Parts: sequence; structure tokens; C-alpha cells
Amino acid sequence: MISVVEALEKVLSLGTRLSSEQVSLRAAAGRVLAEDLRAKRTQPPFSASAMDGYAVQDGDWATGSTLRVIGEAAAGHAFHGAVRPGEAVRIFTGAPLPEGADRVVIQEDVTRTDDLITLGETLDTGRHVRPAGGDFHEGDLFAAPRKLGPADIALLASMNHAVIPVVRKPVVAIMATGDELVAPGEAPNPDQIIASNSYGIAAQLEAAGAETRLLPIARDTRAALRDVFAMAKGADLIVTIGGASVGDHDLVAEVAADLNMDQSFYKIAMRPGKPLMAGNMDGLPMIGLPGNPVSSMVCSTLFIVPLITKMLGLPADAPKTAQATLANDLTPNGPREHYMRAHLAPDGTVRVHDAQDSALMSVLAASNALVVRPIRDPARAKGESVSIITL
Ligand SMILES: Nc1nc2c(c(=O)[nH]1)N[C@H]1C(S)=C(S)[C@@H](COP(=O)(O)OP(=O)(O)OC[C@H]3O[C@@H](n4cnc5c(N)ncnc54)[C@H](O)[C@@H]3O)O[C@H]1N2
Ligand code: MOO
Repeated sequence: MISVVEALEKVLSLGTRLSSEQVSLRAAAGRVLAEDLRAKRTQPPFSASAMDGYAVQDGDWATGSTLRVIGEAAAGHAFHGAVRPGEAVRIFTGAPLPEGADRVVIQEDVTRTDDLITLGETLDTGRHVRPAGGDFHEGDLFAAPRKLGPADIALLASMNHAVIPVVRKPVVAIMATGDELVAPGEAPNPDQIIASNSYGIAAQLEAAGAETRLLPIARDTRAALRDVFAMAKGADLIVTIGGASVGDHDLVAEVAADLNMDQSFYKIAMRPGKPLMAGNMDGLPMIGLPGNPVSSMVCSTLFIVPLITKMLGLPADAPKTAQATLANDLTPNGPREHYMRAHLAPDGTVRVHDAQDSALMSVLAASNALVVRPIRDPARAKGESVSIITL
């Protein structure tokens, strides 16, 4: 059995950054920028008014000043002329500041009679002018790699990029194995259950930036496993679920070996998730997850999400840990790192659930954190600080 740290290193060595593709700006949200981009224009391209009011010269900016309104500037409609002493231009937010004007007096500070305005008793001291290039200049760098969030999309739009180079989404083929499994919505026999892990893992990996393909459920025979493995052709990663342990019907490792799997490791000092395996099948990275639902989801969180992150060209670190205060006592830990399902409260206290069986999906769904117990961690008392990973 290898450690969790060693296993992550080996899993990460199975993948490299994928190639890039061009997508429309609308399709770029959530994707990873593949190449540095530069602003194609300056924003704002002109000095712009930040308020609705009147553009005037500094010399006229005084209580009681009476100025003649000589025209109007609105957003998208510049005033083609100059403001001179004694003059004002009616202006609206986003309009180019007319030549000669230094500032904008907000309309609340002005009394208007026909073409004349008089500046009031108390004047707002702001200039209310956004300088040209105050946001960014043509040629400014927008650096890759970066997962594009909503604000990034807006910024790239304003830089006038309609097509964005992004890293191709890793295609993950997910294969559930087991005679006991049927798909959700189907009618199971009395000795069957519903396949769940593949759905949870697909949701998790899609959220991490992958595209997933759920392969048909493979029955517990060498032939069925081989057939379904063949369907993973063209994927960037294959993830199997179940059949990883030592039972007579646990055939995944054996069939993978027949298919030229160069095994990188099998079994880690971790709970849940001991029978994890990983390797490379003729150039296709393969991760074999244990079948127990919580084991598969926890292993996916710890190993597959970082691998996807690496394939996307982002820094692929182990999930971040933080410290939290225990809300209940814990018994000593054994010879494997234990990732205990727990609930983190807003006050920073974490309560470890009593039930830690790796089959309990209801407990995982009620958890928003994993408390990480090192190998042979002694008993811990309520109030002590522990390491957590938030889910
Ligand atoms: N003698 C031993 N038995 C077991 C050991 C061991 O060391 N010695 N390890 C245990 C541990 S730890 C785990 S974890 C499991 C992992 O076993 P497998 O990977 O072979 O998983 P299966 O036997 O196929 O399934 C286990 C369990 O999970 C259910 N399952 C499987 N796939 C799905 C799915 N896609 N959706 C929902 N549920 C699934 C399956 O029905 C079983 O109940 O082995 C222990 N045994
Ligand atoms: O270690 Mo297994 O992965 O408990 O359920």
C-alpha cells in the first residue's frame, strides 16, 4: 500500500495538458484559457462622464455660476464641439466628455431655466469623469491559464474578443461494473441495486471541467468488461467503478492487465478507498475506483479532480486543507489515513458523523467536509483543531 501523497503524484503523472480549441465567447464560460490574450482596444476609449448632469470647465465650477447650455452629449452620441468659459453641455452617463470640459456637475446640483443653468449652494466635489484607458489599454495582457468566470467573460468581451482559445475538455469515460447494478429509472430485480456512483462522479468531473461519457454497465465477466473497455476508445481517461477488491468477481485489474495496462499502483493507505488502482492502458490513463459509493466519490475528489485540473493546464494540487474545531470526540485512527464524513458549521466547528460506513450515500450527502485523520492519529477530544477538506 502506498500513501495518499505518493498515489496523487502517480495519478498526476498519468496526464498532461490537452490541446486547445477555439470557442465562441458565449461558450467560453467555465473553460480554461489556453493562450495569453491582449486587449484589442482601450476602455473607455474616450474620457467619459460617470454621471447625468452638465459638462463644464473648472473655472466655472462655483456656487451661483450661471452657464449657457450649448448642446447635448449622450452615450453613443458625442457632442461635436467645445465647451468654452460660461458654457455647459448637457451630458449623460457614458457619453464622451466634450472637448474643453473638465468636469461634470450632477444635475441634482443645478437649477435649469430654458438654456441657462445655475450651480447650487452645495456642490458635489467629484469630477465624475472616467479617464480614457482607466479600465485597460490596448495591448494589456490577459494571462493564461485561467478558468474563465463571469467577470472574465465580460472583460474579454469588452476587450473585443469574440472567439477564445480554450483547453479542450478532458473526455472521461466512466464505466460502472457489477451484475447487481441497473440504471436509475429501471426496475431492479430483488437482488439488484441502482448504479449511483457513476452519476455522482460524472457530476463531479463535469463541475471540474471534464466532459463525461457514461459507458454501459459492465457485467462481472471478463468478456463484458473487455467489451465495455473497448467503448472507451477516444477518451482521455477511463474511470472504472467497482470490481477492484479481492473477491472472485472483482475482475477489473485482471482484464485491464490483459489489455496492456501498465499498473502504476494498486491499494493505498486510505480509508475509504483502499483498493484504488491506476495505470496506463496503451496511452489511455486509467483509474479504477473502489465500488463502495463513498469510497469512489472520496477517491474521485482526492485524485481524479486534480488529474482533470492538470489536463486542463491549471495547477493541480491536492484539495486544500483548512483547520476546524472538533464538535465531538474521536477514537484513535488506524493504519490508514481516514477521510471522515463531517458537517462544518458556519462558526467553524466540525461534527464528524457517527456512521462512517463507506456505503452510506445519505451520510455523504449530509456532509460538507471531510476530516482528515493521519495514520495512527491518537484520540481527539471535542475542542481540538483538526484538518478538513471542504466539499
Ligand atoms: N476480503 C476483503 N473484502 C473487501 C476488502 C478487502 O480488503 N478484503 N476491501 C473492501 C473495501 S475497503 C472496499 S472499498 C470494497 C471495494 O470493492 P470493489 O471495488 O471490488 O467493489 P464492488 O465489490 O464491486 O462493490 C462494492 C459495493 O459497492 C456497490 N457498488 C459498486 N458499484 C456501484 C455503483 N456504480 N453504484 C452504486 N453502488 C455500487 C456494490 O454493490 C457493493 O455493495 O471491497 C471491500 N471488500
Ligand atoms: O476502504 Mo473501502 O474503500 O472502506 O470502503
